[in-house]
Amino acid sequence: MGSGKSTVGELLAAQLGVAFRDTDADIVAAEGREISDIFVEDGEEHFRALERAAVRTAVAEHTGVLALGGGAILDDGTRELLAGLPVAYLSMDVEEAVKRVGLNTARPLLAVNPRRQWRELMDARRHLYTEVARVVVATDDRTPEEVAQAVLDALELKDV
Ligand SMILES: Nc1ncnc2c1ncn2[C@@H]1O[C@H](COP(=O)(O)OP(=O)(O)OP(=O)(O)O)[C@@H](O)[C@H]1O
Ligand SMILES: O=C(O)C1=C[C@@H](O)[C@@H](O)[C@H](O)C1
Ligand SMILES: [Mg+2]
Repeated sequence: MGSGKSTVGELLAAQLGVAFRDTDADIVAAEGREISDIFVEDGEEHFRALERAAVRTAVAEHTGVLALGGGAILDDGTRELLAGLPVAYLSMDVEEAVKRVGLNTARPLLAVNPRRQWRELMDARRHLYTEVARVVVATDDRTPEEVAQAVLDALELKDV
């Protein structure tokens, strides 16, 4: 969460000359409200159902770079859908996470005690990220441009 999927995904798409799409943005557009409002008003389970559907639609329709929400991989069907696709997992350590998103209340799962919440989320998720990823790219101490280049290199796509 906050590792740079949206930021780096957009750069990658521009560098590759393909379209960029982000399932969080798709959900916000379709619902006409922010993700934090969906969590507060309807709960996480409802958000996950919207997310599952948004990922399915995007994977079926979209041919460029796709950024997923940080928790999308919690769904078994989504992980199956991603199997065989060139998925990059953008990793970072906890201090970097707190620097980037710790004080940002737009991420409802980190709203209270972000350092502990982030550690707990990652303990539950890390194995799922590595299971679906073709490459793991560390983002600590790298600019978004450097991360985008590292993803291109790791996936053996064309140079920037
Ligand atoms: N390599 C980087 N170095 C420093 N800051 C970064 C880097 N990548 C992204 N950021 C910043 O960190 C924040 C989170 O980035 P971004 O929204 O792209 O993450 P995300 O992985 O899409 O998050 P989410 O899981 O919530 O969708 C933004 O403020 C962004 O500008
Ligand atoms: O990691 C998560 O569970 C989330 C990450 C964001 O991308 C959003 O999808 C939402 O805030 C939940
Ligand atoms: Mg994002």
